[in-house]
Amino acid sequence: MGAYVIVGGSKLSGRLKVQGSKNASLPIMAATILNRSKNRIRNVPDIKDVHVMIDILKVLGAEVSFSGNELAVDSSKVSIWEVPENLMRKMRSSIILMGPLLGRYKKVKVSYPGGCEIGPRPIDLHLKGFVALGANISESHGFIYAEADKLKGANIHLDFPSVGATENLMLAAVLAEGRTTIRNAAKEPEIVDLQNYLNKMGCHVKGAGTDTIKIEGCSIEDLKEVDDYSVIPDRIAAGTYLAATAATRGNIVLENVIIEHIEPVLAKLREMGCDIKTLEDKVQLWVEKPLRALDSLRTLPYPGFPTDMQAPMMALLSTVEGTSIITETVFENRFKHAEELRRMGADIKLNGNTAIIKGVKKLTGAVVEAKDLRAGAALVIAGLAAVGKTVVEGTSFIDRGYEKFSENLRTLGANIERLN
Ligand SMILES: CC(=O)N[C@H]1[C@@H](OP(=O)(O)OP(=O)(O)OC[C@H]2O[C@@H](n3ccc(=O)[nH]c3=O)[C@H](O)[C@@H]2O)O[C@H](CO)[C@@H](O)[C@@H]1O
Ligand SMILES: C=C(OP(=O)(O)O)C(=O)O
Repeated sequence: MGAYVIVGGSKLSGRLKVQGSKNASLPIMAATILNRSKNRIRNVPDIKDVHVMIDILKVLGAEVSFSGNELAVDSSKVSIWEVPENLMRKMRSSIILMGPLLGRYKKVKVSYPGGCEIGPRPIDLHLKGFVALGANISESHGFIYAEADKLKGANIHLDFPSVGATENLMLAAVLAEGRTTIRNAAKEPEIVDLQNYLNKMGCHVKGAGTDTIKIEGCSIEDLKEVDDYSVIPDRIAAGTYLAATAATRGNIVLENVIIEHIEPVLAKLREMGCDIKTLEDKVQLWVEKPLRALDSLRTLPYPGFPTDMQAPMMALLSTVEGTSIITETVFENRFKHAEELRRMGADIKLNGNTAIIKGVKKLTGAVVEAKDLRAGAALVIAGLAAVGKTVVEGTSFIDRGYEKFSENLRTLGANIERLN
């Protein structure tokens, strides 16, 4: 198992170009199955989940090449509608292949997806939506089989604005007969990016970014090659570097950000007393005055505060004098980092979905274990701010979502090495 070894105490400072978005790239990669043609996508992050998705696309029959953040997928020879169990289990996002495979083949077989353990993460909303589109679904021995003579547009009301369910249903409905309306849809920027990609290949999707998405189904023959598309910047990676800079009381300029997408995070950092300047696609954060605790940080679907930034913020708040309160409303079990942060001297009490954090003067280095992707990032942030040496085990989780994490932090002045 790999580990990051960090000697804390250096203030992060400098400029960094933010990677492309993991959560936008993965559904867009799944969408390439639909057009039976070539797709060229830029700004794709070189991270583990993208490589897993490439492996899956290849098994399905696609020709794929990936270099310098540019991905080329030719889906003309895709002929398989079953995703192997070992690949399904490698990440949560593998479930997003159900929609396009069902759309293209009217049948699909998958197993339950794997991924980080941050709660039960059911897929009932995805499956109910497929049933509404006319699919029959059977489950046995951990496998899910869906088939339909044809998919028919439907009115779907999601019980919760699930990101994955919204994307999966968009990906199936674009090849259904007639109009589909998804209400209480997720509004995350990654959904808008998927809509833009689908429309670029000839689909008819509108409304993404609002809670009602309308899709006019079309035939696969109408879909065409996508010769150039650039994925949006990763708002969670951007937020992570901002939180790391605040935790070390440093000064950073991030390039390649969409300010609107990171506003929910910037608002909380401003409330804490961070100095923030934005200009076009750049944001600068620096810390001049002592930071303040947050009396309420509540994770919510977009445009609320993102759950994926909850762990990095907990690490930061552990270094800020006063009492902060975090409420996690999106996932049921996303506080595993709290126990590890406590090993570093953090004062955190958990009560159901609430964490009460009393800032300490200094965190101290320790051997800790990342148990999921953002928990890993949080522990690295804590290590950067701590006195002494921290070893963060479980780099494979961090590799899922952060491109060149330790290299980037070193460029910003951090003392961090990776041991494999
Ligand atoms: C690859 C990707 O984009 N991942 C993101 C996506 O995950 P993901 O798409 O899995 O997250 P969802 O929005 O679906 O999940 C949110 C909540 O809804 C529940 N739920 C979801 C589906 C379902 O059928 N039934 C159900 O009950 C989940 O258990 C969870 O409690 O959105 C999350 C919430 O912003 C982010 O943390 C993840 O980084
Ligand atoms: C939870 C996350 O991702 P996934 O849905 O891919 O597990 C995340 O990016 O923090």
